[in-house]
Amino acid sequence: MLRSCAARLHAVGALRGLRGCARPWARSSGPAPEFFHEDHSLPKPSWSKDMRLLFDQFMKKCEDGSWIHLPSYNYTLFQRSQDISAFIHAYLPTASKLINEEKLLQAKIFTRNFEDGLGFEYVMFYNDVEKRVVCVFEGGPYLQGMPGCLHGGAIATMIDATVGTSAMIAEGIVMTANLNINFKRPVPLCSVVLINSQLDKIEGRKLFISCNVQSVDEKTLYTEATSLFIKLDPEKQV
Ligand SMILES: CCCCCCCCCCCCCC(=O)SCCNC(=O)CCNC(=O)[C@H](O)C(C)(C)COP(=O)(O)OP(=O)(O)OC[C@H]1O[C@@H](n2cnc3c(N)ncnc32)[C@H](O)[C@@H]1OP(=O)(O)O
Repeated sequence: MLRSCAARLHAVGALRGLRGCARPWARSSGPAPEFFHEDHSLPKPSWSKDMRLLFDQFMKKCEDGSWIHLPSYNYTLFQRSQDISAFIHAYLPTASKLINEEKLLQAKIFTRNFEDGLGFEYVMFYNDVEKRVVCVFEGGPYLQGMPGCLHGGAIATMIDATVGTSAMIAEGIVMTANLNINFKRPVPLCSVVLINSQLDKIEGRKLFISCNVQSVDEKTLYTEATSLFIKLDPEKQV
């Protein structure tokens, strides 16, 4: 029980960017802003039967604490300009010179801004013992590439989001340095797939995470990927 609570806090803390760093950006005082609103990883009427079925199966696995359902919001980490500004100055000082801070207040997570059922529908689960994140993903009709198929960029995006979540849970503030993808079979548009990621090793600031995309019956391997994430070092001028 203790382990499952610790793992939950660990996972949610990492997703909020609060773990594994000294939070040098959090200089402002006053009450914490309400930046987490609707959890988009909960069932919606637009979800397909397959998506709902897999959600229920994973929620069942969460009952003994071995898996954790990861909430997901459409906002960026901060909704207060001085917090965003302090974060960027601490971690991305070079980029900060080119960023329009006013526009940043409108920033939203790329994968969470289509109308329900048209774009990225997904939910992620985390297993702390196995260091795995599984994403149940259904790419809607607005993500078409070749006729009837999911766009490769949409697949890459969801792979990045899944391995990125795994990296954030492990080490906090990270960025993708390398993402290598082999597209082996086309993913049918509007089908549900499983994105399985595995944290393979951590070497200093480097996290190596592999990933595959499979059909729900696990008979078709659509995609394989390897990735490298780097934990950001506020002492370095990136
Ligand atoms: C609730 C809200 C939460 C929402 C969250 C939802 C989660 C969604 C998650 C979404 C996720 C989306 C995520 C996104 O979209 S991240 C966006 C895409 N990524 C970027 O823009 C990153 C751009 N690159 C950089 O900024 C820098 O290069 C970084 C920061 C990555 C490293 O620069 P830094 O100056 O810090 O490091 P270093 O140069 O000292 O290198 C350190 C070590 O690493 C090795 N190395 C470096 N690069 C590579 C490479 N390409 N291949 C192989 N190795 C490489 C290097 O040799 C060295 O090794 P060693 O000599 O020590 O052995």
